[in-house]
Parts: sequence; C-alpha cells; structure tokens
Amino acid sequence: MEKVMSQIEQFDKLILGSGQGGKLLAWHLARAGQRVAVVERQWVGGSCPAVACLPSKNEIWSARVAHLTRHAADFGVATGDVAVDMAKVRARKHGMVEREAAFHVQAYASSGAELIMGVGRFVGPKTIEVQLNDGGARTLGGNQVVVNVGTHAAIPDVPGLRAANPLTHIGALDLERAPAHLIVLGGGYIGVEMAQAYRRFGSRVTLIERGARLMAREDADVGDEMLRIVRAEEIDVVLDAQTIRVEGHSGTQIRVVVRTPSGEETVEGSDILVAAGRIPNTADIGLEQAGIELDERGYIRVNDRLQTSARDVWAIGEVAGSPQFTHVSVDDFRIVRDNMAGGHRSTGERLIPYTLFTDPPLARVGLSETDARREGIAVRVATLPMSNVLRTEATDEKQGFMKVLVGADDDRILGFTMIGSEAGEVLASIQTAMIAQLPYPKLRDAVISHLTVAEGLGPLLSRLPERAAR
Ligand SMILES: Cc1cc2nc3c(=O)[nH]c(=O)nc-3n(C[C@H](O)[C@H](O)[C@H](O)COP(=O)(O)OP(=O)(O)OC[C@H]3O[C@@H](n4cnc5c(N)ncnc54)[C@H](O)[C@@H]3O)c2cc1C
Ligand SMILES: NC(=O)c1ccc[n+]([C@@H]2O[C@H](COP(=O)([O-])OP(=O)(O)OC[C@H]3O[C@@H](n4cnc5c(N)ncnc54)[C@H](O)[C@@H]3O)[C@@H](O)[C@H]2O)c1
Repeated sequence: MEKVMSQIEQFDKLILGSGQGGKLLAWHLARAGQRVAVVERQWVGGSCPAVACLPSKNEIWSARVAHLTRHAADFGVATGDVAVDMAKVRARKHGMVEREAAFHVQAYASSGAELIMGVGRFVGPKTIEVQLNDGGARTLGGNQVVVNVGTHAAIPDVPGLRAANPLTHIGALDLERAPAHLIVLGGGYIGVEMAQAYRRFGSRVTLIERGARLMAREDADVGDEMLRIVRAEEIDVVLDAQTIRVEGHSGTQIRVVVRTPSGEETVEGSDILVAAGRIPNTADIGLEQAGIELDERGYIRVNDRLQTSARDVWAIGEVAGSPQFTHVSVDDFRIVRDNMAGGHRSTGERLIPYTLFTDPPLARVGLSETDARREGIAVRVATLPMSNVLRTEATDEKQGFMKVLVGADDDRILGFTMIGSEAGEVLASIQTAMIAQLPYPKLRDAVISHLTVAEGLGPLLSRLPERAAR
C-alpha cells in the first residue's frame, strides 16, 4: 500500500469515463483552473457521438433518403431504380464519427483537462488505477471523483443467443451490407429505430418483442400506431413472444424459436440484432474498493444531488440510473457542477423530453395517460390525428396523432405525446409552455405560422373539454 500511495498522481477532479456529462464537467472545471484528469478506455467523446445517437441518426437519415427516393413517383418526381450502397452509407457515418472524435480531442486540449486513454479501475477510495491503452499503468487520485462509465447492450439469457454472435447497435451501425433478413430482438428504442432503417436499406426485417406492444413505456394507442407504421413498411412484428432458443450464426443463418399465445413458431433470417435493454458498466471496476454502493439493478446508488455512498464521489448519466438519454447526462453535469460549487440542485421534478427517431418520429414530454391513471392525477385529454394538421395535405405525412393532457381542475399542460412529422421539434414548444406554466388557452390562441406542423397545436388544444362545473 505504501508503494502504491507514493506513486499516486493527485488531481483536483478525477473523472472515470468520458461520457456525455463527464466530459463537459472536465472541460468546465479545467477551464476554471482546476487540475482535471479523465480516464477513457475507448471513445474520446463517450458513446453518443461514436456508436449511439449520432451514428444511428446519421444512418437513419440515409435510410429516409432511400425511402423518399423509392416513393419519388408519388410526388411527381421520376427516378431510375433505387439502390442503396451500404459501404457509402457507412463511410458517410464514419466521416462524421471521425470529425466528432477530432472535435473532442481538440476540446480536451484547449480546456486543459488531461485525457488519459486506458481502462480505469478503483483500487481504493478516490483512487483509480489505469491500464494505459499504449501500455503501462498509472495510479491517479482525485480530491473529488466522478463516475460516468455508461452502459452496454444486454444479451438476454436465451440458449444459443450468445453463441450466435449477435449484432448489437455497435455492429449494426457498422455493417457494409444490408442483411438479407435481419431479426431484431426487442421492440424498444433501438429495435424500432434500427428495424425501420434496415427495412429501408432493403433488408427483410422481423422484429420480435416479448411484451404485448412496441414502445412499452408509452400509452396503448401510441404503441398501436407505431405498430401500424412499421407494419405498413412490411416489417414483420411478433409480439408477446418468448424467445426459447436461437440456432445458427449471425451473418450466415439464424433460426429463432419463439412461443407466442398462438403457439410455437420459428423465425428464420440471416442476421440477428439484440436491442433488449442495457447493463451498467459497473462490474469489475473495483467500486467496492472505493465504498461506492450499487442498487439492486447494478447501477450506482446516488441521492438526488448525484452523490454516491462514498464521500466526494459523484455519478453521472446512465450508470447513475438516470434516464438513458444524452440530454439527461448533460443535465446531470449541470447538477454536479453546481453542487460541487456548493449549490443545492436536485434531479427531482425535472421535466425530461425524448424523441424516438423513427419516420414519423415519436416524442413525449410529461405525463402519459397511463402515468396519470397510475398516479391518480385527474386530467383532460385531447387528441388530433395528423391528417387534421393542414401541413400534411402538402407533405402527405399523415401517419400519427398528437395528444395533450391538461389538469382536470386547472389549465396547466401536464403531458404531450406525438407521433408525426417533426414531433421532436413540436415537442420543444409544448415543453417551453410547461416550463413557463403557461395556461393552455394562451398557446391555443397563439398565432402560429402557417403552414407548419406546430400549427396543429391550435386545433389540438381547442379539442380539450371544458373544466367540469364545480
Ligand atoms: C443506438 C443508440 C442510440 C441512441 N440514440 C439516442 C438519441 O437519439 N438521443 C438520446 O438522447 N440518447 C440516445 N441514446 C442514449 C445515449 O447514447 C446515452 O444515454 C448517452 O450516451 C449517455 O451516456 P453516459 O453519459 O451515461 O455515458 P457514455 O456516453 O456511454 O460514456 C461512458 C464512457 O465510459 C467509458 N468507460 C466505461 N468503462 C470504463 C472504464 N472502466 N475505464 C475507462 N472508461 C470507461 C466508455 O468507453 C464510454 O466512452 C442512444 C443509445 C444507443 C445505444
Ligand atoms: N432516440 C433515442 O433517444 C434513443 C434511441 C436509442 C436508444 N435510446 C436509449 O437507449 C436505451 C436502450 O434501448 P433499448 O432499445 O436497448 O432498450 P428498451 O428498454 O427501449 O427496449 C428493450 C425492449 O426489448 C424487449 N426485450 C427484452 N428482452 C427481450 C427478449 N428476450 N425477447 C424479446 N424482447 C425482449 C423489452 O420488452 C423492451 O421492449 C433506451 O431505453 C433509450 O433510453 C434512446
């Protein structure tokens, strides 16, 4: 111990994992003159720009171009045969990832934070040993330490699945070919986004979901509409499916045996993508050596200030059990930044929006009808089909609907869900109104520019029933 202690390089702040919030914290603190080190094993800017949000949205955009081009004749535009060049799709994505990596290297250099590339592991309280990627090791100490190591794809314990060497989002976003028949296990965020993208790249796609609906966290009408949308593109969807076993090898031939309420069936394909949720990167990083406790799901246990059970150790992002979105990890950064400076910011009560980047997208902020029922909150609800939004007469983007929830006894907007063109953009205006606690009639009666999708908010809010007389 004496020997190790004498070799420790001490920093004001030591951050394990260059995740979305961690890197921002490092740059902020280093610019403020503190001595900061970040330990990162693989991706200079964390997973989002390297293998998650940006690469997926980049390829999804290519897939949309393919889709629109295939349907060009519907809009009076003649094209020849449409072919997708997956090598070029990948190269375009790769160029963006390289630019992002270069940006992050530059941001570290200009901030003054030291980026140490290697695998980090706690060897004592506030002390991390790093096996450097270039060889050798360093032992680092931090007066305060932040853990931002993220999660990785779960591979369900299904016989034969691991041996089939399935794709996760990382491999699927790096393919130079469209699989002949892609089987997607999991009908949540990654599964639905990737299923639609690969269908549009020309693959046959079968999506297997164990639950009764796609996008299980949403209301039934939302899941049902998403099902209609993906089935309209001839994606086969098997719901209520218990995966019994997998045979074969992804990339060659795959057989998935599932049990559904109507009996056992076998889905045969060429490749399998697993999109069945996430596992926190908390195993084998010595958290017990540092007194950092985990919760029952293996995530780092934090309080609402994002402090762990160990003094002067914080956690940020997915590993802290925060909702799994980049903007939440970024907000965790702001909370830790302010609390480190003596503030009292909490993760409680924050309004978290999200957008699923299907076409059309799905976006939500605040309560769903299911949430309202579960929490016993009395609400008024209105929905508007996208076919009633005038802009869709021009664009033919008629799938989906908007739904709004307001208080039964007051005019506060409590929740908004939309499946429809530009859903993520329309969401921001509702979120702004919610933050400002704007009574909904103000937004209903606002003059919104014609011919936008957001113009639909007027008719949507006009459909709300009057408050019940007392
Ligand atoms: C396919 C996909 C698409 C997504 N799309 C979106 C989207 O459109 N919008 C959105 O908001 N969210 C999206 N997400 C979620 C989003 O990517 C994450 O919520 C976000 O990256 C937050 O991550 P984080 O800050 O917790 O950690 P991450 O960004 O995952 O960073 C953790 C870092 O820690 C490093 N690390 C782990 N262990 C060690 C160790 N022992 N030593 C050193 N380094 C280590 C990892 O290499 C990694 O770089 C998507 C996720 C996936 C998988
Ligand atoms: N646009 C975005 O913001 C975006 C995009 C992608 C991912 N993400 C984030 O990444 C997280 C992880 O995404 P994900 O899709 O892996 O998880 P998820 O939780 O969204 O969906 C996983 C789905 O897999 C199903 N499942 C689990 N085991 C199964 C099995 N054995 N057979 C069949 N189905 C099974 C679950 O019922 C669930 O519906 C999301 O929760 C989201 O927060 C966000």
